[in-house]
Amino acid sequence: MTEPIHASANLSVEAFDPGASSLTGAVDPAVMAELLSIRSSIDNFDATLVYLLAERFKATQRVGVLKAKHQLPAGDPNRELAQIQRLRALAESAHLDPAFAEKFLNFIISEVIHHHQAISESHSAVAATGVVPVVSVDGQSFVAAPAEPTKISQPKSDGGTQSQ
Ligand SMILES: C=C(O[C@@H]1C=C(C(=O)O)C=C[C@H]1O)C(=O)O
Repeated sequence: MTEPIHASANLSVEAFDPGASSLTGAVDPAVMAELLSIRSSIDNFDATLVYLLAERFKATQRVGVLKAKHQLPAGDPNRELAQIQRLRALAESAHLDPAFAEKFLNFIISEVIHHHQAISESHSAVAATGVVPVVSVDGQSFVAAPAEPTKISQPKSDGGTQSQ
């Protein structure tokens, strides 16, 4: 495959077909069986990556709220440089291409900085308009007001409210 595949919709996790392949029928069955066996490990790694990334973004969202509250800049270049140098060294010792590790971290950091800018903008909008936006951290909703982030009630599916 030379071009990335773009899926047009999310399927449920249960609908995932671990045997999906463009090679079906075109490869020796024993080779196919070995391929599928290795792929089942790849699928486990990919699932773990998603969970790890989700946890990382939860942490960086909290940093974003803290920065907005104290009017700190979204990016921190010295921190990023230190992270990249560390990750490159880790990659080297793990026999992973350091250039790839750097590209991957920069990709994530640039997304985080966009999130922080968005949090900061909605935070400033409170001061300008008095309309209080809500930010989501750890799956919980917080009022992004200039004061301490305050947990708020969320509507329950039965129409009532629950305090988080
Ligand atoms: C999360 C932060 O904000 C930004 C994003 C970073 C990251 O994703 O690790 C690191 C530095 C900042 O540019 C932070 O300052 O810690």
